[in-house]
Formats: sequence, C-alpha cells, structure tokens
Amino acid sequence: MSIEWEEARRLAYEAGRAAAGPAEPVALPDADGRTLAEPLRALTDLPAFPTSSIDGWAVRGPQPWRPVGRVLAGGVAAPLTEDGTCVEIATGAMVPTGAEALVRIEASTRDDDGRVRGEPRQGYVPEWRLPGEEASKDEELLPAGTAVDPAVIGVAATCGYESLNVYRRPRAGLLVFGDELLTAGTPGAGRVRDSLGPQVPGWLRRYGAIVEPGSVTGPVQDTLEAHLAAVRGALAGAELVCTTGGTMHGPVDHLHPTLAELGAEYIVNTVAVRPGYPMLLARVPGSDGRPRFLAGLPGNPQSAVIALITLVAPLLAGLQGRPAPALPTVEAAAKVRGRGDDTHLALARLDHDGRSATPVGHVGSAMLRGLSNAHGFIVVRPGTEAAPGDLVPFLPLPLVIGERP
Ligand SMILES: Nc1nc2c(c(=O)[nH]1)N[C@H]1C(S)=C(S)[C@@H](COP(=O)(O)OP(=O)(O)OC[C@H]3O[C@@H](n4cnc5c(N)ncnc54)[C@H](O)[C@@H]3O)O[C@H]1N2
Ligand code: MOO
Repeated sequence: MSIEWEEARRLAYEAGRAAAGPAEPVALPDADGRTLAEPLRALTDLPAFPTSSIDGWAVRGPQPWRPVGRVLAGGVAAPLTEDGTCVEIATGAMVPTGAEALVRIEASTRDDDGRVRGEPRQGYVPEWRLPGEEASKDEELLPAGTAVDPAVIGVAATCGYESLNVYRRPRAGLLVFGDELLTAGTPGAGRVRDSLGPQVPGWLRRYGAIVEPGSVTGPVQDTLEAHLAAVRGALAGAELVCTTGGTMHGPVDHLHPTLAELGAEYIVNTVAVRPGYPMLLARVPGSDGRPRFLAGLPGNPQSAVIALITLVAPLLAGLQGRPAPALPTVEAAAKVRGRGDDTHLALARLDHDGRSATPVGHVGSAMLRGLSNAHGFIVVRPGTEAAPGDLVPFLPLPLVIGERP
C-alpha cells in the first residue's frame, strides 16, 4: 500500500533527522552552506562599547570647549572630567565617559585660541551607538538549524566567533540504471539519452549534499550482480545513494531484489502521488553502525525529479539538522485537475510577484521540457481539484535567484 505524499515527506525528514551526524567546529570562512548545530549567541554586548558614528568632537559642558586629547578607532579614551573640554574623535572610536554630545567636524569652528565651537546635530539618527543597541550579551541571534550563509558568517565574526559548531554536509552518490541509455549523441533506434546522470548531482548539491564527480556512475549493467556491486560500492563512500530507474518489477528491474540482498529496511515504498508513484527510500545498515540511505528515483525523468524533491530534499534537510521544508501557498491561475486518491504535482510557473502559479505544458512524466520552464509544482491534494483563484500549496524547485526570471 503506498503512502500519502505529505506522510512520505515527513517520514523522509524524520529518518534524516534521526541520523544527523555529530556537530563539528568549522572556521568561519569555511562554514558557508553548513547548518548551525547550536544557537548563535552574542558573546558580548553589541556594540561592545559606546562607539562614535562620526568624525568630530566629543564634548562636555557648555561651549567653547578646550581640546584635551584625541581618540581614534581602536583606542581607549581617557574620561572627560571637566566641563568646557572636548576630545577629537574618529568614526568607530570609543566615546569617552563624561562626554555629553558629539559635534561633527563640519559643524564646528575653532577660535583663535584653539577652542572648539559648534552645535550637536539634533535629529533621528544618533551620533553614537550605545552598547547593546544591536544585541545584548548572550542574546540568541539565530536558532540552531539555521543555514549558514555569508551574512550569518559576518554576524558571527562581529560577535567574536572564530569558528561555528555546524553539522556535516552529507555525501551523496548517484547510480544510473538502464541498458537503453546513451551517454553521448542523439537518441534513436530504441535508445534514449541519460538525462538524469547529468542533472541529479546539481539538484542534490542545491539541497546541501556533497557530490564528487567520481560518485556518479552509470549506466550500471542491467543484472542483479552488477546492481549489487554498484550499490555496495556507492554505499561505502556516501551516506546517501540515489539510483534512477528499475523501481518497478519489470524483467530487468533489479532494485528491490538488491535491497533485499542488502538487508535494507523500507522507510517509504511507493507514494500516492502522480507522477512519481514508484519512488522509494530505504535505510541500509552501514558497517560503521551509522545508517546509510538509498533513494530509488523512478526512471521516468520528471518522476525522478519529483522523487528527489519529495523524499531526498526532506531527508537531506534532516541529515543537516535543518527544519523540515515548508510549503508556501499561492493562487492557482487556472484549473488543475485532481488525480483521484493520489496527490497531483502539476508543474507551474510563478507570476512576477510570486503570488499566483500557472500550469505549464509538456508535463508528461517522461518529459523534462515542462520542468525546465517551471518554478515548481502546484500541489493538488487527493480527492480535490484546483479551480482558478483557489489557494494551493506550492512545492518550489531549488532555483537560484536569477534562474527562470
Ligand atoms: N506495468 C506497469 N508498468 C509501469 C508502471 C506500472 O504501474 N505498471 N508504472 C510506470 C511508472 S509510473 C513509472 S515512473 C515507471 C518507473 O519505472 P522504473 O523506475 O522501473 O524505470 P525504468 O523502467 O528503468 O524506466 C522507465 C522509463 O524511463 C526511462 N529512463 C530510465 N532512466 C532514464 C534516464 N537516466 N534518463 C532518461 N530516461 C530514463 C526509461 O528508458 C523508460 O522509458 O514505470 C512505469 N511502468
Ligand atoms: O508515476 Mo510515473 O512516475 O507517472 O511516471
């Protein structure tokens, strides 16, 4: 009996979450793309000291003010103890205790005897930054599970971190099954080009996996022996192995017998979704005691990508300690039919403001033309259909800004 689509996603995420590896410290510049294993907390107040936002004068008491010193960024100012005195101050310098106002250099004049006159600027933007204005010591700035990006690295550096405790990026491999597949040239005479070997590693990387060029193999010969040897070899070097094709029970579909031979345990074995129904996810015991995962992507190319987004994306999120992927809601711009008791994933393009989605053409499960023109899938739940204007969940492709403008 196949599993409901949402339930399959949940099971895949939970399986990954339970197998997330230990955290490790990684130097800030190398942490891009990792995931915080613990909350990022401010190590001090931020700013850590009262900081001048301007070049000018820190003044005390009524003007004119007699300059008694200078403080540059990086220095520690002596306190201003007497009314009618000031220190010259640079942007970023620590404001001396006792200072009552800051006067911009361009708003000041000097008397013949060197005394300073001028008016502190009144207004919305203060001329100095107060300790704790951005964060107080120990305040949580970002929760565990946050994907580390350059801005996260920047704020961690500001706080005083040299490294971050992050989860490992999972290693993934890919095995392509199918004797009918060509790896070069044009299709014909019963042969088709392998369109999954070249594209799946890119999707996997976008979901955070490491895929070395040497971890992509295929076509693997359509025999049980060749399948077993290839899967064993791939599982030795990766915690996730994706396979394409052979998920059914045809004469040369060897995936299920291979899994049986390896003592694998199914987490998901077929999903009530169209396209993509025969997808599977299995847990295989690793020789080191840590589980390995095998995701069986159906051979029909669009179905394979759907299986990847349905099962592999939540699995990888879990393995990296990230939250389960959530679905945004959009408006269906046209009618989308239901698929009976199955969830229907209908390829669609988002309009320019991302609020409504229009189904695209060329969406057969053996086709990729629709996929290459879509931003994701309208999700039509079992027993329903979407009418124009209906609010529907949207399953996005992991596209990078600038792709599919
Ligand atoms: N009797 C039934 N037959 C099929 C059913 C069914 O319910 N009963 N379901 C169909 C569905 S749905 C799918 S999806 C496929 C899945 O089959 P497999 O995962 O076993 O995949 P294959 O048979 O190996 O290939 C299917 C199809 O895809 C082409 N293919 C495979 N790999 C690639 C690749 N890397 N690049 C491009 N094209 C690929 C292959 O040539 C076949 O045309 O089963 C249906 N059959
Ligand atoms: O479910 Mo198949 O995956 O429709 O092509």
